[in-house]
Amino acid sequence: MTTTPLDQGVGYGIVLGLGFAFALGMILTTFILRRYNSELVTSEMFNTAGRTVKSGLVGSAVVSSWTWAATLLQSSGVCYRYGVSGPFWYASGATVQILLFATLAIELKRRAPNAHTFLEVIKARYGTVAHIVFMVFGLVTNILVSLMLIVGGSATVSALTGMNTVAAIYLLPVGVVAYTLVGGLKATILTDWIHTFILLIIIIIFSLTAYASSEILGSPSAVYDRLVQAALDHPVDGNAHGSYLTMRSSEGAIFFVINIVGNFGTVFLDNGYYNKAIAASPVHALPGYIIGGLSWFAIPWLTATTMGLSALALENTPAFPTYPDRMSDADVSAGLVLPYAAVALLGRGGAIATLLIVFMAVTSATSSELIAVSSICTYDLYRTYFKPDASGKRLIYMSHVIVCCYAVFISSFSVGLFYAGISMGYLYLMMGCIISSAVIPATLTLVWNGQNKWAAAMSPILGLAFALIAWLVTAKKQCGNLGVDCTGSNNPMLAGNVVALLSPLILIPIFTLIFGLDHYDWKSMMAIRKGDDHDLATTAGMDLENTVGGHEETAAEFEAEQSKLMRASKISKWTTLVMTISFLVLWPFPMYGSSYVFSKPFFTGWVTVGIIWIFCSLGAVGIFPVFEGRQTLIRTSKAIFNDVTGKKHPKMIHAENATAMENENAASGTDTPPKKENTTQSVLKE
Ligand SMILES: NC(N)=O
Repeated sequence: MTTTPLDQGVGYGIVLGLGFAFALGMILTTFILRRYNSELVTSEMFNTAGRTVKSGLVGSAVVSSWTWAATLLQSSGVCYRYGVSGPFWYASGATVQILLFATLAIELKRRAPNAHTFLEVIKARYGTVAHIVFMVFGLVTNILVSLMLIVGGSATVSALTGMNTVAAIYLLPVGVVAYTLVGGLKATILTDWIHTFILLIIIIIFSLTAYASSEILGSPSAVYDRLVQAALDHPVDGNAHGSYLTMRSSEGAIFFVINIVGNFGTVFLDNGYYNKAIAASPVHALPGYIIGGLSWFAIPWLTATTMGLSALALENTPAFPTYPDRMSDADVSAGLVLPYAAVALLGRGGAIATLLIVFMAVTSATSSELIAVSSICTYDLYRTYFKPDASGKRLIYMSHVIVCCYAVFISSFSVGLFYAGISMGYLYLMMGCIISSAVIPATLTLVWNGQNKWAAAMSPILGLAFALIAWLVTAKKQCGNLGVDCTGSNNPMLAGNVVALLSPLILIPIFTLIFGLDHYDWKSMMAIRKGDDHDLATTAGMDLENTVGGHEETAAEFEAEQSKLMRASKISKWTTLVMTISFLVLWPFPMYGSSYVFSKPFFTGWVTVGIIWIFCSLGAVGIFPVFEGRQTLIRTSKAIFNDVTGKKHPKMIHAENATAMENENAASGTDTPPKKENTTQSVLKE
């Protein structure tokens, strides 16, 4: 793009202006939550949101932290390369991990109810060596995801506004650091909701423009005709009849496998997802993750089916930024398909909308990564190895320092990658090679008492070594060199990813044969303790028992919680397995095997399902959280009114809150799903 559709000023305005607007909004929200809702930002609150978040907000938090720059940009890129199959491979190959993680989330809450991070659980079970190994894999996961966010986001901002890429790299995290520092995990969960809402609205605008109102496109039929022409002009190698309108795509299928492997790593090893499971109240973790996973599916699927196909349909029109050429491979890999399609579809408005969604995706996911890294470094590194008796105040201070240092580190690393020519697309394909050897050992830690500490600690390291060998040897054999183009191509990435994920299936039995079966009794995980926040509560003049998340659980409450989680555990295994098989096998493979090329009515139906699905997502993670939190919203609004008009002092409000929150917790259901009698009770209470 020689001239950019927007001025640099718009770029700075969105990156800095919106960042600070969110930061100010968060300062206000934190003030309101503390003054009217008894929510003090203690160390427990900063890192676990008080373990009281309900399913709608858990769902929107999952959607927003799982919606990366790549979710929008890379998915549109694979659509541009492979046609309609690309968005499906991207979406299904990254949805199932969230669904399956619901099962792991329940196991974590059941077996280690007071944990702050997954790594604490590893330490409690296996000791120091495995703890350090998983800490490194966890941090590398956070680093890879953060790099992808900043590298992909800055490329888009720069392509659309002409803003200097290095400036974009350093400025994108500024606002998010500010609001994360102010509010911790609760802040990120609340802003996640706002981000998700705006993002879904913009995706709906894009899809309705392309398939209903655009003058050049404007209907599935017009898009279909142009895709048929595109396949005649430049047929896709490895697709049935060279068509863009088929699920039979051999390169697409390779991407599918790489995508599945990498995303297992970035969910199962990203402490951010365990954070959200920990933040959820016991009854809300399973529905939260299922709502989140199912809602998220539509985001890459419909975004890419709209923008990737629009790019293919519009690239031979003068409105397309690269006209009369097709996009270069480097631009596709940098994530520029969506921005260019948006400019061709909607002009300046499309460019602004793209900046907004990319900004939303980058900041909300970055915020989740910041909290994840801060909780690992605070609890797993600092409190475990340097200051076991650290007070709540000290832990908060450390969390803040880490958030700032990590942001500077990621920005500087991203600048290095930018100059080395490593794009978001390259990182996306590579992530599984680097991290996924730890997925199976991590999962078995929570679901199998037989895995010994050597199997847990050594299989990720050896698996990583084997994956790197497989990746680089395949690249060398394929191209004779180890340049970025070759190592970033599908076959070497496929070899590295598959070896990384599956090698523990051989390594763990070998370590079990050598060192014997473990007979773990699950007790040390249960013994993990909460942080001591009495000093913070005393300083704030509040009773810790009366703050959200500060309540000390009684034995009876603990027993009740365990029985709910046991029930959720049984339900989650079957539900998530059936959904996974549906997304990975039942839906795509009959279409792949039959080499079906979409007819026009079928394509129209395909797009229509996508649009209906995104509206359901808007209902589930955009509107449902407001409905679910209506009592808190009403209570808080009344409290603000009473305070502002001088009718009631916040001290009186705090006392009333304690009773109101007890009632709300009881009414929000006590089982997953609520048992019949409890449902009746909650209805009676309401
Ligand atoms: N979160 C992903 N894989 O888009």
